[in-house]
Amino acid sequence: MTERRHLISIDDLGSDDLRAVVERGARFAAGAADGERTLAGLVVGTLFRKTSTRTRTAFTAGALRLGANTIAYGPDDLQENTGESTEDTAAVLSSMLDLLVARTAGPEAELRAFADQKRMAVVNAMSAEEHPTQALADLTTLQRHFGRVEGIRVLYVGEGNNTATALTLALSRFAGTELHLRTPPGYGVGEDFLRRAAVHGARTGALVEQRHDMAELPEVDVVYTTRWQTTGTSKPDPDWRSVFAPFQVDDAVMAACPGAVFMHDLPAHRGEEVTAAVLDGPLSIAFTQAENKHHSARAVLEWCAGRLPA
Ligand SMILES: NC(=O)NCCC[C@H](N)C(=O)O
Repeated sequence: MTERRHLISIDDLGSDDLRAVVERGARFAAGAADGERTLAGLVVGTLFRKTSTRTRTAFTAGALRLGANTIAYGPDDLQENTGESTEDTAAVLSSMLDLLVARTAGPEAELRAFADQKRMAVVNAMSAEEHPTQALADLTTLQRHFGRVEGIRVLYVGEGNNTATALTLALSRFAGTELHLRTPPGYGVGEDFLRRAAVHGARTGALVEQRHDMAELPEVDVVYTTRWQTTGTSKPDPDWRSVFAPFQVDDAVMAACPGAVFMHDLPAHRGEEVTAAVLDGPLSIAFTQAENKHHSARAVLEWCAGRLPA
């Protein structure tokens, strides 16, 4: 039996695997692997407890295009809702499915419980801690746009959410990259992720730094932002909007970063984290980035299934 591989965190990918998944995603994007049915005969379950447009569609369409069949579970479908344990659910699903793509948007521990077996691969389609498949699509976007990931400099503006943590772990694995996090005070990327990125950076020469203001913006290739309301979270501070307001990406931020393109994990809220002029303007590659989720998802599914072509 083929051993399946789980993708719960970017750190689950070895360096060669990470590079291979990014390059395969870029090949799909270029149309160079169209028609390949590498997942023929497999069944992929998708469990989305929270809303999803891009990730759900990318993985479902990706699985179908590669020849797999899919089963979709919504937030109310599994007997976990009536009290069945995650362990029992995992034991049953893993005896029938080859892969499970799951957006719990809750603590990663639940995904790890699903992944406590080797028959069914588990893909983290966004947990509270990390959004690894977003970061892989982002790396594929950099690879497509710049022809490389190495040496790319990113200014990330906004909440240090699951998208930011995954990007932090992912970029720091590539030589000479820079990630400048500008997060509102109280909403930063946690120390644990910064420490893990620093360990990668000591080996790759990547730089990750975080500040909580918008002064002295660095020279970068990409300005990246994310929505202000992270899935499944609420902000206890009633005045949080005034804390976030200085972190809006507008024409002035883009002008302070000459030559940079604009990226966004979407969904976007024009007038909050980004102005319409930037999101819909000539420097934005946000919708190509969204399309890349489909290309990258196919590479992720292949890697998890042990079917990524050599
Ligand atoms: N690209 C996406 O997966 N977008 C949906 C989630 C965005 C954001 N990281 C969130 O947690 O709400």
